[in-house]
Amino acid sequence: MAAVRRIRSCFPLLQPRCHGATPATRTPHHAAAPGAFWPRRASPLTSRGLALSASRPTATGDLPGGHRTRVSREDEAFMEDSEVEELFLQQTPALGDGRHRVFIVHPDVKWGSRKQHLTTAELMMAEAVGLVNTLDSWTVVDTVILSTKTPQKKRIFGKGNFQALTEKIRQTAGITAVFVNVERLSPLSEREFEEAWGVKVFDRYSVVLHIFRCNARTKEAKLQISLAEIPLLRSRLKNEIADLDQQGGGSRYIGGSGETLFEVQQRLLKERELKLRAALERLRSKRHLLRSQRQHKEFPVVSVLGYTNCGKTTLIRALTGDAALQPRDQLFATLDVTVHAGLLPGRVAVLYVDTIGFLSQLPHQLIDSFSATLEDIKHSDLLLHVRDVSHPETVNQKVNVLNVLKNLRVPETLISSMIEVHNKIDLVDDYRPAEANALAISALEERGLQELKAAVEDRILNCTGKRVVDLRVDLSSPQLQWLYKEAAVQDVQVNADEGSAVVKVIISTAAYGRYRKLFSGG
Ligand SMILES: Nc1nc2c(ncn2[C@@H]2O[C@H](COP(=O)(O)OP(=O)(O)OP(=O)(O)O)[C@@H](O)[C@H]2O)c(=O)[nH]1
Ligand SMILES: [Mg+2]
Repeated sequence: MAAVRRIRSCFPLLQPRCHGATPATRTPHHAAAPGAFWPRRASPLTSRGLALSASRPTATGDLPGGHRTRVSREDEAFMEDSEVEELFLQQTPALGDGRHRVFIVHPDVKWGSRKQHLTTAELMMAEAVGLVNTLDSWTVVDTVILSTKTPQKKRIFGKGNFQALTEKIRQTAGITAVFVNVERLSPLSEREFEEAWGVKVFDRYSVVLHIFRCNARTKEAKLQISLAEIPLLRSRLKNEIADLDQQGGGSRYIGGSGETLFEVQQRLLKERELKLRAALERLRSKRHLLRSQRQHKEFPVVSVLGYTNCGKTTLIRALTGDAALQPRDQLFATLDVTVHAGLLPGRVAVLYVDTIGFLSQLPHQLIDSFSATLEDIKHSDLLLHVRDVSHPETVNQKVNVLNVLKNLRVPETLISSMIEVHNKIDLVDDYRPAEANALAISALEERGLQELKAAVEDRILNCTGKRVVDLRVDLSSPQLQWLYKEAAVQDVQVNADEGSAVVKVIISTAAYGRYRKLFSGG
């Protein structure tokens, strides 16, 4: 019984309920962590970085003709909202009561496949600090970079290093957690470290998941996070059972079920995982929003993507004037894919899709839990790749984003027509893009936006098969009215004497065909 009580206290599956992290207000991380992000190696696991998105798209915005789009949130219950909410709260991984004073250790791999080639240990540490500072109830107490020459072996640190590190951690007053800046710790290492250091131990996976957890708002985000937490729960289960085994309890059969406690918990986890996957699948099968919007209304879709905190949301707000968008100086502020309507100079209406930011070096389970929602990117007409050019790791961030897109198998035509947008130029003196085709802007100060809109329009016309034509219309016929309805009228030159006008329009090939059939007998 003691054994069962103990596992209940640590492991949530059999618990009736415990409280999850409450959404936090965050402090700016960028100032605290200059040079936050780093480049990644190109292994399939990490080079994908993170491109996560977490909810069904919703669309708001004003469109020509006074239409205001708002995509209905139709019933998506497979798991009831309340059930998802309860599971989300109940499943909170053991990150403590939400407050942490963190000691960060960065293992600096000197050689082997895990060596980081495009960055420095200091920048990688800066990103780790940035991640912790994103959580407003977490503070960094101290940091240490330790060289390690044994990356392939089970142990992350050599014996001497580990002893010195353990001494330092134990001597540092008031810490409640150690963040080992690796993608994922094995259950064994986690257990060994926690025993040696006497505090909670986190890896990148658990820290990033915690950030997501704090930012999750929608049902889909919560389901995806709950799914991504399953591997963490599995690791913890292994450690709990190892503890119990030491006391002679974990492998005993319980009740008359013929299952050990470990097996029961494993089964419950598997069942939960399947249920979460099924619920997510159901949500996703209903997610045809972008596609149907585009197909039915012919609004071109422009997906705005880039590394986390580069200014995607700020840019879309500036382009559309949608005040509902809330840019924030924090990592993963946007966890929900949203769609916002905007007008281009030629009065072409487009839908801008705000996406979750990318981050590299995250374990594949985390990416897999979320990446299906990025499928929408592939169905865009145009991609805008926003870069924070004031960031010291901007080049590596670009490499990372391109790797993500490659791994997502985004069509080559979309990649080649992608516009690279160099943002935050207000923070760089006399900024000039090194890339010939890049556009320099400041989303915050609304600089360079007209050029950007013109470039977007240009590409959209190209890729959607629209054309700009001058048409002579008879003002006594419904031609002009028809054009206003079916095309984007840019200019009208009236010839009152002749009762006609020359109208400049942007028109799709299909609409042009209909026009000719209706009015030119063609
Ligand atoms: N100085 C400056 N700051 C900017 C600019 N654009 C965005 N920011 C700031 O950068 C921070 C992040 O902006 P967001 O628009 O939330 O960035 P994001 O890419 O949507 O971030 P995530 O959703 O977290 O991936 C905010 O504090 C913005 O005010 C810019 O042009 N200049
Ligand atoms: Mg955002």
